[in-house]
Amino acid sequence: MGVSGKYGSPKKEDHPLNHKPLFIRHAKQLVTLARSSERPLKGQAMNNLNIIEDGSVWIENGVIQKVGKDEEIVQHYQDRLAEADIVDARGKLVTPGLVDPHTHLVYAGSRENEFEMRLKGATYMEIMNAGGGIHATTRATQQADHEQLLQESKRRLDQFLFHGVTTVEAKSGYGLTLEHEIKQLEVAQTLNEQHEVDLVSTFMGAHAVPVKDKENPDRFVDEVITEMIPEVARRGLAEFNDVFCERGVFTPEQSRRILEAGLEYGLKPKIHADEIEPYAGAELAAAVGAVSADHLLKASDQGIQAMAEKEVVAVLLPGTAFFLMAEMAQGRKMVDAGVPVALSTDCNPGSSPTVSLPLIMNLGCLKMGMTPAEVLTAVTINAAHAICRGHEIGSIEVGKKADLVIFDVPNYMSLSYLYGVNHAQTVIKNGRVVIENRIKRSGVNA
Ligand SMILES: N=CN[C@@H](CCC(=O)O)C(=O)O
Ligand SMILES: [Zn+2]
Repeated sequence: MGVSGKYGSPKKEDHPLNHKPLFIRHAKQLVTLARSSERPLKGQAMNNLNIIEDGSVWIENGVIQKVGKDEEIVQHYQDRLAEADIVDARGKLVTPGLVDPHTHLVYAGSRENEFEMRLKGATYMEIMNAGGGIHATTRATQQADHEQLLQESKRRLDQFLFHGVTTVEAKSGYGLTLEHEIKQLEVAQTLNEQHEVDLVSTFMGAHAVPVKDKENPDRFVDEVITEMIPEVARRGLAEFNDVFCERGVFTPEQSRRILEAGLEYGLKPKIHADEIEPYAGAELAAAVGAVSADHLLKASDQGIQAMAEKEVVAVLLPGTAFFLMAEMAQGRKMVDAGVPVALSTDCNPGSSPTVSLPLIMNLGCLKMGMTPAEVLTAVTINAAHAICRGHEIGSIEVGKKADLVIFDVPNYMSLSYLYGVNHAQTVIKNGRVVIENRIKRSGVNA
C-alpha cells in the first residue's frame, strides 16, 4: 500500500491527472447521504443514508459530476466512456470520504508512560495537575521545531488517509505561548498545502493553564484574549476557537470570555465541554452559538435540550472514554433528543492516541447504542457540518468535492460489524486515487 504522489509536491487540485474523468462503477452499495448539505441530520433522519445499489459516480476536475445507477451513468456518458479511468467497485461499499472533526494532530512526542500510570490507578486529571498530561506534550511541542512537528504530524495524517479519512480538523493548544501556538498552526497550514488530506484549523490556546500561571489563571486568559486571538486571526491561521471548559482548567465564565473574544475576530466557537465533570459546558455552547460542543460525557439533560434547540453539533469521542476507562457520552439519548451527532477520534497523545475512525464507529454502536447507519452519518455529513463544510464534503452529490472511499465490505453495516480492521481499499481525494491498499499476488489467488 502507499500514498500516491510525493509529499511536498503541489497540492492535489493542481495535479494534471485531475483532467481525465474518473468513473467509479457498480458499487454494491453507494452511500450518497444526499440532501443533507444544508443542515446536519438529526433524530430518525440520521438513518437515511440514501443508498444506490449498483451505484456509479462520474468525476471530473476533482468534482462529482453525476451519481446514479450504473446504467444511467453509462447512458449519459456513452460517447465519453473511453476517455475515463475506470475503477471497479463491484461487490463493495462506496461512501463519502470520512471527516474527522476533532483532532489534536500537531504535537511532538508521546505519553505511553502515562498510559501505564493510568493502568495502575492514576487519573487523567491527577497526571495533568502534577505537571504531566497536556503539560508534558506542551514541553515536547515547544522544544520541537517546525520540521520535526511537520514530520511527526505527517505520519499520523498518512495513517488517517489509509483509514479513509479525507478531511481532518486540527487544533493548536500544545504551544500555550503566542510563538508556539503560531508554530503549531503554521505546521497545520503547511500540511494542508502539501498533504492529500484537507486540514481545517482551530486555535486552542485555552487548552490548559500554563504551569507558571497556575496561581493566576486570569492573567493567561487575558493573554489569550488580548494577544493570541488577535494575532492568530490577523495571520488567518485558524477558522475556529476552542476552549477546554472543565473544573481545574477554564471555568464557564472564562470560557465564555474567550469564545466571545474569538467571535469578535471572526473565529467560530467550539468547546471541550462536560468531559470529566458536569460543568454546564453544553449550556454554554448553546448560549454562545457554538458550532459544536465536544466530549459531553457528563452533559446535563438541560444542556442536551439547549443544544438540540440551537442545533449545536455534538461531537462525541467514544475512543477517549474507552481509553480513559470512563463512562461513555449518551449518544443514543442525544440522537433521540434531536441533537445532530458527529463522531471523532480526538486523536491526541494522552486520552485517545488513535487515527481509526472506523474503530470509533464501532464504539459508537457498541458503547453508545447508535445504529450502523447513524455512526456512518456521524463521520461523514454531520462531521462535515461540525466544521462548517456541509456544502463541500460529507455526501456524494453533484458539485461536491470528489472525496470518496471504496471499502472492501459488501454493505455499510459490515463497516462497524467487522471491527478492528482497516477495510478502506481505495481512497479518492479531489477526484484522484491516492490510496490503493491491496496485497500484490501472482498465481492462483491473484
Ligand atoms: N480534554 C482535553 N484535551 C484533549 C486531550 C489532550 C491531551 O491529553 O493531550 C482531549 O480532547 O481529549
Ligand atoms: Zn480534544
